[in-house]
Amino acid sequence: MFKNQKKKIIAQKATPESFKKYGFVIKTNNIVQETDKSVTANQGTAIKQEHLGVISNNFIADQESSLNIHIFNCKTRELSNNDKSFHCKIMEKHPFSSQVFIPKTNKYVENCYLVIVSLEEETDENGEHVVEAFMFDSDSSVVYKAGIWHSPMCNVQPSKEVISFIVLINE
Ligand SMILES: NC(=O)N[C@@H](O)C(=O)O
Repeated sequence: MFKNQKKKIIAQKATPESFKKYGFVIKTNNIVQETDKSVTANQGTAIKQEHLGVISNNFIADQESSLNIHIFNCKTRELSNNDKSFHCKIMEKHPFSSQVFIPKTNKYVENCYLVIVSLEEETDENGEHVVEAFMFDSDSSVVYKAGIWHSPMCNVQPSKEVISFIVLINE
């Protein structure tokens, strides 16, 4: 899988539509205005945005698993000086669970972290696996569907500050 693929990939902006075959993009600061179609909660004191994503648990019945909460404090990744590219050397996947990364930064950062993904079965005309790259802002969380190949999290924010991600995964 991914042997010696040297293709340079231009990252695209992550949106729920552009990312949907790999998982979900959940923007966490778009405080919606109340409309007649809003779903309210908490005795009308909250507007609920429903079903923005799913955390699937594909462990078989006799495999004990739990939905665990971790924090990944991600340091920034080295980017090449000339074209600010990132050399992805590792891809991983979680066959039995979605994985959610919810970033916490001190302020809004555009193009904050890089997500590199691939479907197990998608190859191009040369038989190479199709790999796509997505740029996420700091107000967006990423949900990887179970079985999606992805690079370990890439914090690429210019300030080089660590980003703490709350991570949810069944394991
Ligand atoms: N995605 C990422 O950064 N790492 C996780 O997949 C992990 O479980 O290490």
